[in-house]
Amino acid sequence: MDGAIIVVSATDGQMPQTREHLLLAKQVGIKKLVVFINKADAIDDEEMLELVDMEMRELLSTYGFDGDNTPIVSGSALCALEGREPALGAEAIRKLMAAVDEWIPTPERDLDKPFLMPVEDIFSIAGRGTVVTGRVERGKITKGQELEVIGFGAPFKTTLTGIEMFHKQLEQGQAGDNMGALLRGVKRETLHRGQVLAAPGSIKPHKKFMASLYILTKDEGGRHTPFSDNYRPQMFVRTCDVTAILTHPRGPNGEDPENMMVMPGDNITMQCELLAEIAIEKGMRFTIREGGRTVGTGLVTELIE
Ligand SMILES: Nc1nc2c(ncn2[C@@H]2O[C@H](COP(=O)(O)OP(=O)(O)OP(=O)(O)O)[C@@H](O)[C@H]2O)c(=O)[nH]1
Repeated sequence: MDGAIIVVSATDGQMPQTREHLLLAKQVGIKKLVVFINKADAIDDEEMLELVDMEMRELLSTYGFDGDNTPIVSGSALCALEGREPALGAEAIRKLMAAVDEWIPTPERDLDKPFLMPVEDIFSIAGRGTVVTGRVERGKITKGQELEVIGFGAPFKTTLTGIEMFHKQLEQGQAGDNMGALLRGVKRETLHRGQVLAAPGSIKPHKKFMASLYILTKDEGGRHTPFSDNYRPQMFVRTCDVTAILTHPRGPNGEDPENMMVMPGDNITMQCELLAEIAIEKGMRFTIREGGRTVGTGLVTELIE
């Protein structure tokens, strides 16, 4: 992700998920954010806006963003949607987008690295074959080139027979593009959201690795209670969602670690074992979630299997 807009309500101000999102934004490498204070139509006291503005600047700084200079735009999404009160509605949204253009730098694309695209969605198109859609993470690809499909089962090769973007047929796709990739002779059933299409041999599937984790606090929207060894949350990485089993590293003779409890707010290194193999690299960042809430963020530090 290259940048983000964080939305807070003028009536409520920051919420636990505001902290959670700032933390996640930092964690996925976002450097600059723009703030939108929504529902400005629902308050009568201008001071409310100033208060939310001030609190947001403070919170941004707490999470390592530039709280003093981050653009904060207030307005009303509802007014914009319903075409009323243009100063709060449509004009505020234009101001917001202008702030995004100005403040968030145009991302540098990784064009020189081997091609990789996470699979978001899969379609069967009668008479043409199977198309997968996704956003190219890095590299370039030309129609006719060979690709490897990695994750959820044994990797296999196929040929890219077509590229489509915004209903146009193209010869080449590159990092940052959202594209549909037509794959030769691949059955829909063998494809799965969370797999990646990659230049053959450039990335391998893994299911066991060491990770450095940060466990969110209750105030960041995380767990209220500790968890113990063998904890099984869902791991989210790229477009993939897979169950992970988190265990503590054992001693040199396989002995149990002393303290099995992991508290909200802890930074800790644990072993992660996934129920399915997926494309993983050292240095990759991911999140872990449980019952619809983010409970932690992690970084792959070492591949094991
Ligand atoms: N008055 C007012 N209400 C708004 C505005 N924007 C959204 N709402 C209302 O706020 C409610 C929540 O909107 P959602 O689009 O569900 O927002 P959300 O961020 O998904 O909400 P959460 O589930 O709380 O995260 C709805 O009833 C909207 O109509 C606004 O600009 N002004």
